[in-house]
Formats: sequence, C-alpha cells, structure tokens
Amino acid sequence: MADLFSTLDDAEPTRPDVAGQAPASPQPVPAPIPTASAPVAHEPKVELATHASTATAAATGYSASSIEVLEGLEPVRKRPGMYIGGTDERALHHLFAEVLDNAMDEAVARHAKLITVDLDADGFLSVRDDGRGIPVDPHPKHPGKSALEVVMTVLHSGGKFSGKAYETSGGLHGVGVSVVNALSDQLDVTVWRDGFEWRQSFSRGLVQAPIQQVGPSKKKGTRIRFHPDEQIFGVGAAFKPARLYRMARAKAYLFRGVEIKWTCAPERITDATPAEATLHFPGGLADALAERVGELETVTPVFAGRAERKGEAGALEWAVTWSPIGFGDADSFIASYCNTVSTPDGGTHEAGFRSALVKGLKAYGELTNEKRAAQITAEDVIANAGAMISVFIRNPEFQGQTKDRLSSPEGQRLTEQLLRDPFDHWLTESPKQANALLGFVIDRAEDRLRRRKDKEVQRAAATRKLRLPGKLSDCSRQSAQGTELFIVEGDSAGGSAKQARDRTTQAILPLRGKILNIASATADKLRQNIELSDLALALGVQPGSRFNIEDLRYERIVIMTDADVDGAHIAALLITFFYRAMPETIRQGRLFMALPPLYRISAGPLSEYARDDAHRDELLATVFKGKKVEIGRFKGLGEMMASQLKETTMDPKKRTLARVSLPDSEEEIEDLVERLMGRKAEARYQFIQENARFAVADLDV
Ligand SMILES: Nc1ncnc2c1ncn2[C@@H]1O[C@H](COP(=O)(O)OP(=O)(O)OP(=O)(O)O)[C@@H](O)[C@H]1O
Ligand SMILES: [Mg+2]
Ligand SMILES: [Mg+2]
Repeated sequence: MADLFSTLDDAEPTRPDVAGQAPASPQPVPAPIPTASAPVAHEPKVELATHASTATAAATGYSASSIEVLEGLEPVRKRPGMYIGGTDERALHHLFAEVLDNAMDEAVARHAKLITVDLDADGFLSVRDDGRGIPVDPHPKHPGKSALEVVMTVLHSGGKFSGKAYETSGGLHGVGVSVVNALSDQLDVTVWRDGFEWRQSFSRGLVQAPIQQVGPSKKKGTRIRFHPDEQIFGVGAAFKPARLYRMARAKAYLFRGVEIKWTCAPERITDATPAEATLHFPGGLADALAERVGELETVTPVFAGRAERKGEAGALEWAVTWSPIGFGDADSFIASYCNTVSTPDGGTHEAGFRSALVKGLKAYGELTNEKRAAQITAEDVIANAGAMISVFIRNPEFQGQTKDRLSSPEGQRLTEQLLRDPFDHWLTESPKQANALLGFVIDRAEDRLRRRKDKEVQRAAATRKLRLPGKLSDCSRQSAQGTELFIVEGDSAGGSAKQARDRTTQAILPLRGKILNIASATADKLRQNIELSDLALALGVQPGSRFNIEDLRYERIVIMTDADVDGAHIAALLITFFYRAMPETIRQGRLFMALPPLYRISAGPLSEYARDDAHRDELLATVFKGKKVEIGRFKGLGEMMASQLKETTMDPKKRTLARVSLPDSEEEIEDLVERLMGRKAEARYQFIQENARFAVADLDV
C-alpha cells in the first residue's frame, strides 16, 4: 500500500500543494523521493500500481477500460438531459428554441429580416432565415470538412465566442444546433451564400453525404429542416403547433426588426392555432403586455420603454403594470429574456429590475414626504406586478444549455442602470399615477407587515395557552365571535385558501389525504388519527363524551373540499366525524359546507361561476344564451387563484355556504350514515354520485 501511495504522489510531481503536504521531518527516507528525472526509481512502482489496479479490477470489474470517452455527438444522444433538460415535451420543443435562437441572432445582428417557420404534415419543422448563411468553406482546423459540417457535428463549435461575427447573441456555447442535429432522425440544412445554394443532410448526428453545391442562387440565408428522433423522445412524440406558435410569437415581440412568417399543415392543428400568420410587432413589449393584460383594470397605465447603453453594446426594453386582482392565471408574473432567449427561471436581469423599481419608489416617497415608503421591499413591488423585460448584453452567462436562468452580474447592473432614470421620470411626470402606485405598493407592504405580526401573535398565543397544530393558520381575532375555521383538503388548496382568506376572522386547517373512515373505526383508532386529533386541537375541543361546545374556538366550522367525487368523499367522512364525535356542532348549526364552483363560463368580458352541471346549463340557457362561450372546469381548489377562491367561495359577502343539518328521525340519520360511511363502498359511491351536493346540506347562509 505504501508503495502505491508514493506512486500516486509521483504521478503529480508538479503539484506544489501535494509536495508541501509530504510528511513533515524527521523523514528517515529509505530511498530518495523519486522525481521525473529518476526513472529507475519510478519504473518498478508504476508496475506495482498496474498490478494493484488489475487486482482490484478483477474483484470489481471496474478498471481503466470502464472509463469511456464519448466521441462526437454521442454524449448528446446518451445524456440528452444535460443539453435539453430532459426528453419530455418541454425538451422536445427546446429543439425549436435552439434553431429559432440562431435565426434570431442573425436578425438581431441586422443580417436577417425575415424568419419563416413551417411545420409540415409529416412533422418536419423548418426554420429559415435570410441572414448570412452558415459558412460552407473548408474549415481550417478540420481538414476535409466544411464549416457547416463542423457546426453541425462538433460540440462547442460556433461563431459566437469572440463577439466579432455577433455582438449580443443568444447563442454562446456553440452547442445548440449540433444538439438538434444529434437528436433528429433526419436533418437537412440548406445554405444560400456567395451566389450558390448548398445542401447537406444528417441522421442522428451522422453525415449522410458530403456537402453538395446544388446550383447558383441569388438568395441568402439558412434553412434547417428537421424531424425529432422517436428513439429519444418516444414513439409518437411530435411538435405541438400551439406551443411552436406561442414561442415564435413571443420571439417576434422581442425584436421589432424581424418578421416571422408562420405556416403549419392544417391537419396538425387541433385547436385555435392559425395555419398561417405574419408576426411582426413594432410596438414591442408594450404591445405584448397590453395584450396579456387585456381589459383588466390596472393601478396605472403600462410603464414601458427602451434604453440603450451609450458607447457599448447593451440595451433594455421593459413593460410593467400592476393589477389588484392578479392576471388571470397568476397574481403576478415576470416574463424575462436575455438576447431574445426566454429565461423562465429569472436571474440577474430580474433582480436588477426589481431593485430599480424599489429604489425608484422609495426615492419618490422621500421626495413627496411619504414616510411609509421606507418599508417597501421588492416583494411588495412585485406582488401584483405583470412585467416583461428584455435585455441585450454581450457574453451573457446562463445556467445550462437550456438557458433558463441568466447569471451574468452584468444583467443586474445594466437593467438597474438603464431603468432607474426612466422610472424616476415616469413617476415625477405624473404625480397622479405615481401616487396611485406608491399607495398601492405601501398597502402591500403593510399587508406583509401585518401578516408577520399576526404570525408572531399566533405563535405567542399558541405557546401561552393551547397547543395548536402546526399547519393551522389561525385567524387573528381572539374571541370566537364572527370567526370561521376552514377545513381544507390538501396542502395546495390550503395555500390558496390562506391567500384568499380574511386574516382577522378566517382560519385555515389543511388536512392531508383521506381521513380515517370513522363509521367503522374504533375509538382508539380515532384518537390515533393525527389529522383528526389535529382538527380537535384546532377547534379547542375534546371529541366524545368530554366535548363542550363552549370550548369551540370558532363560531363556524366550514368544510371546503374539491367539487368532485373525491372531495365529496372527504366531506362525507368529516361530516360523519362531527356527527359521531361532536354532534352538538351540527345540532347547533355550526357546521357548514363551502360550495366552490366547478365551472367558470365566460364570453368576452362577461364571466360567471357555476356550482355544478345543472347550474352551468342554467347559466348557458339564460345569461349566456346565444353567446360564444368558453367553459373552464376547475380540477380542484388548489387550481383556483386566490382571488377567484375568495370571490366565489370564501368572501362572506359573496359566497354561499350550506349548513349541515340532520334529518328528523334517528332512523333516517343512521340510514344516511350507513350509506355514506358504511363498508359498502359501492353504495357510497353511488350515493355520492347521485347526491354530489349532499342531502344533508340544505340551508344557505
Ligand atoms: N441561422 C444561422 N445563420 C448563420 N449562422 C448560423 C445559423 N445557425 C447557426 N449558425 C452558426 O453556427 C454556430 C453554431 O450554432 P449553435 O447553435 O450550435 O451554437 P451557438 O449558437 O454558437 O451557441 P448555443 O449553443 O448557445 O446555441 C453559430 O455560432 C453560428 O456561427
Ligand atoms: Mg445557437
Ligand atoms: Mg455546434
């Protein structure tokens, strides 16, 4: 062993740190420490090492021959995840992003004006631009190969490393199109350049034939036509026109100097995606945001603009607005881009954006003597903002090849720098909108501070007297009067409910999974059920004989589950639990069911929620009669936005609750419980389906 170690030291004679860490003196070295110039001492040891590793190899099957070096594009096919983030639908569409990014780089460098995207009937996707065309002359470092072939088959080959051929490009690794090539069962490149048309074809990254000069041509540009490999993406994997169209459209908004022509074989389209479209948006991000915001009422008009750095490359375009009720499917959003590459995970440019907004608002607060502005944080500014930002910088750094997050510090510096002045101007220019925005953001800050305080009070209260379950989000009011506990199915619905509630009077307790089937459970089992004992804790009562309605910590108990069969089952279990363990809650009319809607029906600006199929049909026949409607079905509470949940189900001013009541005779009750809870799953399922809204729930509040 000792010999082996010294051999390892020998192997790195140039590493000073290793030499420095050699055992301290005194060193009774039997032989001189071998160096590179002492081959005699060296040799036998190398042999020994070989010997030793062979012995290990025999035992483990792991030796030098186990270490593979993947050649050419093999690594891409072996580990696609590293290059395109997986092999799922998102990864598949990333192939399009790579090819489109390259065409867009040509456009942003002002060499191309027109990009054509076409998905044909056979599932081949073509992206063509009228730029300079990928160079086709022989590559100096790869004899016998054209630059085109090198670009297509060699990783880390490209014209975007030096900044000479492109100034601010989305491409930077020299990997993108070669990865697309590796993962396509067929890929054909056509280049028009220097008076000729050239072609070359590949399959799974391998050249099918040498580059071919097809004939003279006056055109210029590049076309990449490819078909994703089913061996990689799975049989039947295919591009989704809607997704491609959305990506192309988003791209066109990012550079007004480009026009994207979209065509798609009609037989591939299954939704409202157009078969043909010309995408050209001189209004840029301001238009993109206006379209996304639509008719929503906003706190201020859209704040949008563009700025460039003087003297060196670097530009910013932005558009932002604030909506008190969120933006359809989210309370806030930022769509960010760097060099036209979408960065869904954000990064430094978003940080710079937030920081410019916070600093600007705080400065404006100081200017107008609004002291409360001092407490604003980025969280408050962004909480209800809808924003789009696009930066152009030199040599950006992203995380990974899919470029989901921008990591160059330059992103923050540039964004903050270029946004500060215009934002300050915008604020001071129109005090009316500035004050509206500042007031709105201060409200958010105060909400946040109140929440924090609530939490502290809650915690203090919990340690002072009762032991409350950790997942309970209690309301801040101490007395029971006017308060409600919402028992919610699952953590995600719990999250939405927490956002949607009125913190003063509404408490939320999420329950996980299906609770125990009470009707058939023994008393012991019942006590052991954590979800149920948490529920009793939250209510402040003891189930069973020691129950005292005076202990109830809330005026109302509201069961809020999804409007589906599973939700109905959970609700049935809970009602039975209350009936068995604390029937007084029902007798005194303190137990309720929330009635979340199942559908959202809209036609233009008009929208209504429907509780169930019957309600939906009724609305369609009345309010929406003769209108072209869109019907959305909520899969669960967790899917609803906080604002929707509040409006439809939780806000005492707008919601409907159903009070749980008991049938008159004991007999009927037992029959109902037996049907709902008994061991006969069949009977229960049928009953719940027939009575999805519950026979026991009958009274509106
Ligand atoms: N449409 C095009 N027009 C002109 N040149 C192109 C085009 N597409 C690719 N190229 C050339 O091929 C090179 C390699 O493209 P590839 O997508 O593999 O890498 P990249 O764009 O440099 O970096 P990234 O891996 O970040 O995309 C580019 O740098 C560019 O020089
Ligand atoms: Mg590229
Ligand atoms: Mg390459």
